[in-house]
Amino acid sequence: MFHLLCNRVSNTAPVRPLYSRLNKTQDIWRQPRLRLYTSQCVSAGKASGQPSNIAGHIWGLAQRTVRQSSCRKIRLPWGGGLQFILGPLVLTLSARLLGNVAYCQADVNNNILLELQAKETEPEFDWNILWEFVKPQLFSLLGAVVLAFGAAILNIQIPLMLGNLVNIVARYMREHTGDYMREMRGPALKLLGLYGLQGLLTSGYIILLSRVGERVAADMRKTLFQSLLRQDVAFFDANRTGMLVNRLTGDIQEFKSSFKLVISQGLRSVTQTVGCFVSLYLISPKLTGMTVVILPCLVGAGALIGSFLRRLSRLAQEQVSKATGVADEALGNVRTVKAFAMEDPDIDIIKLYAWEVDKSCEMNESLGSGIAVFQGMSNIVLNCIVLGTIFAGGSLMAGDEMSPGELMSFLVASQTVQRSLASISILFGQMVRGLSSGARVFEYLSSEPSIPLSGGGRIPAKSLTGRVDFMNITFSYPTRPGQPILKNFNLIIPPCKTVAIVGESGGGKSTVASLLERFYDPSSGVIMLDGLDIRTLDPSWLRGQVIGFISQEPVLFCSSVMENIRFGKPEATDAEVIHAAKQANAHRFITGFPDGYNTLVGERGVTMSGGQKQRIAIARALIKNPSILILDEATSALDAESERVVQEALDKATIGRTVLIIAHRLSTIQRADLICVMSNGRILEAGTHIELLSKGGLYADLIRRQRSEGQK
Ligand SMILES: Nc1ncnc2c1ncn2[C@@H]1O[C@H](COP(=O)(O)OP(=O)(O)OP(=O)(O)O)[C@@H](O)[C@H]1O
Repeated sequence: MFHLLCNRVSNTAPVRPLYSRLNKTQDIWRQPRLRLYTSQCVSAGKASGQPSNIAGHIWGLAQRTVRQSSCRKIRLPWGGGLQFILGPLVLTLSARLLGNVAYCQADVNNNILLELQAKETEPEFDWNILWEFVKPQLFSLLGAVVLAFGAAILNIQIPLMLGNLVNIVARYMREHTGDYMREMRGPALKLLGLYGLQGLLTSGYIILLSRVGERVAADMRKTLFQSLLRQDVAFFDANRTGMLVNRLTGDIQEFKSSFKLVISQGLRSVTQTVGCFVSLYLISPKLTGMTVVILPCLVGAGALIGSFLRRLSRLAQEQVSKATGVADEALGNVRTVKAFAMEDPDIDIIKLYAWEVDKSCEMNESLGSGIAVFQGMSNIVLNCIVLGTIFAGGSLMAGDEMSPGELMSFLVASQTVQRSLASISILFGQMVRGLSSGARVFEYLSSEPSIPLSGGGRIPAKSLTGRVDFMNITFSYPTRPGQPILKNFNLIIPPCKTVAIVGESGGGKSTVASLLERFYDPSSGVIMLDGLDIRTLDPSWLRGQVIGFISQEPVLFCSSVMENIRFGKPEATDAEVIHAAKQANAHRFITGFPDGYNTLVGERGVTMSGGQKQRIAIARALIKNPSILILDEATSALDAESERVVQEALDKATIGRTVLIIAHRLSTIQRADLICVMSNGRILEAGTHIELLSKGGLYADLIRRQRSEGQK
């Protein structure tokens, strides 16, 4: 959704960057939300010599809009001055011409809000995938369907049997002959039996269906989780974690509820509607004729209001999720919140949360009022129908065309039809929502990573020496295809040698490491490992056994120290874990904890110091005895003492391995066999520390700068 807020207030502060953003069409469409002040455009237009009329700017934007988005709804503007309406009108018309949507609205201050809504391409629901999940539960599902069908058939019998009882009572009251109790006992017991059987069938199908629903949902969750973890890194660059987690939770929950409801209620409602209509017709074709005209109109009106209320309810739910999102972000990053003293009620995040909560409260209040009015009206209408049926049925009874029992049966059956039709209309909406939730879940089940985890790639028979060749690599991140990060990058790392990459921030150093780990594939060029193109090797084997990676901020999982180290080699014995911890200088501090290796590290390792976390991460990398070790700024987040202990561990760890070090602090890489200075995706200088210093180039300059910063 994109917002353009055209404001009369002249505010020229961030004019230039805004105008250039406006001109970068590509960027605009990647913005999740864009607010643009017309006055700023105009001033910016003047400042940069561009045409300065508002409509001209909006027209230009409109043209780009309609080319690049597809929209669904159009609402014409209201309020606002003519000149401000002109722009939205142009936009709206052009959007209409090209089948796009623009939403324009002016507020009391004459701000005009243009909302361009890009059509989200909804994934298609794949019935084959559903079938795969349902297949193992087929017997339970068929059982549930049969029981639900049986319960519905019995439900059709009930009005007829009730009518029969009423007829007995009416006859007895009229004639006062025969044994009332004896006459009533048989049909009453039959009805009781029917109620009992119907209750049993209902419990049976609900038990079976909830079992099917829960098992299908659990299988879906497990498969989706596996499938998400299988995706490549580029997938996670493009998709927000919160949204993915929502597919695992909210979407599967919604699908499960719809699945259960549509099968149980849907089957029951359709059977009951058809069956009861037949009963109604058999009881009184005349009264049925009247019902056939009135009922669908009422149900149609009810469905319309119902769909409006459901829309309100969806919007209110979305609003609650927005508020939850704000809270989630703040609570998830509580340390940053505390560090910036953001607990103050006047701070933006608290105000934002309060604003979102107030908005959701308002929406829920409107929804509550809507539901209350709807239910009140429904009660009146339904009671009027009963009254009308008694009125019309009474006149038929007076003409001896209907017995009191038949009227009773008719009333009960017509109420059943009303309830069933109403539930079908609700179920239809539920089914649509369930299908779209299911489609969102299935979308990722069937999406294949462009770099598969394993399979296809080979695992060399002989052990590797660890020689790495980057040959003429050009690379752009998939989320920014137009921005090459590495350009004809060449680097040879001989076996068991240490190569360090240094240089300006954003120069592409970590990108080199990501390519070696095969998190991404280069756009062109080849990375060779012992003379083999890494694209031909099994990626899981490459990451799991060949390359060890230690980053600046190691992530530990919320389990014991032992399990965290074993994460590097799941089949490792306790002795191997302890050996790796000793190599990483971690054994002493781990055994110092009261619970030793069973100490829990807390969420993301919060109960460990930076240096301790780093040494556990080193042990985790060493336990798999990798031929290649990548150290991405491994000591830069540590204080001097921790750095000394960790560096000692690293010095031991690097012996006999090929090592790629990415470093900011040049003091840590002076003993490297080769130091490469990188800038803007290219290596500009390479040599040993001594060679580069004597050359007096970029490296010498960096060293000089770091020394003078250190002295300050
Ligand atoms: N996942 C990503 N998607 C898109 N662009 C990215 C991604 N990761 C990094 N970049 C961009 O690639 C460029 C190089 O980033 P990289 O992390 O390789 O630099 P670096 O030299 O390691 O920087 P630093 O020293 O600050 O860590 C930067 O412009 C960065 O914005």
